[in-house]
Amino acid sequence: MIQQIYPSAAHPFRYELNKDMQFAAAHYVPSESAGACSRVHGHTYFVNVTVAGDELDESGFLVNFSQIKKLIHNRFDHSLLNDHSALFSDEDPNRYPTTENVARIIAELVSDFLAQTVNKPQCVQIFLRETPTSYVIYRPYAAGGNRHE
Ligand SMILES: Nc1nc2c(c(=O)[nH]1)N=C([C@H](O)[C@H](O)COP(=O)(O)OP(=O)(O)OP(=O)(O)O)CN2
Ligand SMILES: [Zn+2]
Repeated sequence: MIQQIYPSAAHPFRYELNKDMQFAAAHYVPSESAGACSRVHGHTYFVNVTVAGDELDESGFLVNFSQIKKLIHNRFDHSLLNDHSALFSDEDPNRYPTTENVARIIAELVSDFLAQTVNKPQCVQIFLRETPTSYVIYRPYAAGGNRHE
């Protein structure tokens, strides 16, 4: 489906898994300075989720690829991102559905899911492409290992 080499995330783990997926969604950026983006419009978002860890689960997986897809694709596909009121808000620029914020929120959703697994791998990078010419990379951990939340 998607065949692209992504910038790599630095991490100390033995295993690294990458899951590509896409979802179709509409959004608007509720800011006058966003120009045309303040009007409702749609994208086919391309996502690459990077998960890393040292331990595998009872299936020999870091995490099941399909679980990662279900978590993100099933939630956002064919939706208006702004309608996800638990995640996005018109009142807070850090909760507008910009590429930056969507990438961070995907990282948070994946991290929350992984924290509940037995082997507890970590989400180390989200690559989110909004248009053929625009993408954002979000890395939950700084180079020194500090997580930004
Ligand atoms: N830093 C950000 N800038 C912009 C965002 C964003 O999320 N973060 N979003 C938009 C718009 O939503 C738009 O969908 C994407 O903008 P843009 O890349 O300009 O889209 P084009 O397809 O028109 O790009 P061209 O390369 O000019 O064809 C805007 N900015
Ligand atoms: Zn847009």
